[in-house]
Amino acid sequence: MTALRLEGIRLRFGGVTALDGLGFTVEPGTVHALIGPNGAGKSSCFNVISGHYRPEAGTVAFGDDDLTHLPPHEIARRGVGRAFQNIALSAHETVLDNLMVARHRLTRSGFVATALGLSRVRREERLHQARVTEIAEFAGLGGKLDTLAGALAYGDRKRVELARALASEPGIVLLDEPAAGMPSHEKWDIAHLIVSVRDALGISVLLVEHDMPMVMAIADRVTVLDFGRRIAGGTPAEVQNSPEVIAAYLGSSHPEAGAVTVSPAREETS
Ligand SMILES: Nc1ncnc2c1ncn2[C@@H]1O[C@H](COP(=O)(O)OP(=O)(O)OP(=O)(O)O)[C@@H](O)[C@H]1O
Repeated sequence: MTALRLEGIRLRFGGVTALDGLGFTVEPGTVHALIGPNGAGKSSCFNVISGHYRPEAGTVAFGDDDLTHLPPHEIARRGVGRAFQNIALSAHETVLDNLMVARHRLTRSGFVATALGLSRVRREERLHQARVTEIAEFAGLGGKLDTLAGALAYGDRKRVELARALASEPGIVLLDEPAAGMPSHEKWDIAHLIVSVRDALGISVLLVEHDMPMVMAIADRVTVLDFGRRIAGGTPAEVQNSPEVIAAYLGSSHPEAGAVTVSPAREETS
């Protein structure tokens, strides 16, 4: 099991400092939420971890691997999966095909062998399909493998996005607002799915989510950002009582402002 560590991350866009000496650790086997008001730097942080943005200072490490200057596909190869907020599936391909593409980093057969249809290639392909089918069932997509991604309801597309991140067998997944736009009952289904990613698959989860009751119910640890800095961190109960956090949210125009001060019952997640 591997920890994800960020230290001293600084990222600027012209005159805007998006991340300002940011550091935190996602302990192995935990659900870790990254929260903060609009513009706090959450997406920028995800983009730095996944290699889409390059910080001007600081380091990102996953276990012994320094990810800081690697391109996105190399970071994915080292076990950091990501599900995007704006679902980026191939609408004209089936769920199975969307998941198989994501599994590509694990396939060993080269292009020529694949084109020749060698039996080893076919055997390998069958093994990958079997595993992808298991992952799809785990994500609640059983029976939908042959459906075109574009024909799925919104909630199922969010599930495919999550399953796609799992298909590359990561050690940690970054989930960017997995419950955004979902009705309440589907939102809690996704919350339970995230908890079982941790418990059944042993994969750590780093989560950006604006839904505070959900965050407070499922997160083991919470890191709070404001103006690109870490202003608090700890258990959900600890951050809810932090004066810095309350001040940051009360000063925010975001609709969740104030929600961080309510105390939803923490679900038993183990
Ligand atoms: N590509 C970019 N170009 C210029 N400025 C950017 C860019 N991306 C982010 N920023 C700025 O960096 C700061 C952090 O933005 P970021 O999107 O990371 O915050 P966030 O916490 O994800 O916000 P939200 O909750 O609204 O998604 C903001 O001031 C934002 O305007």
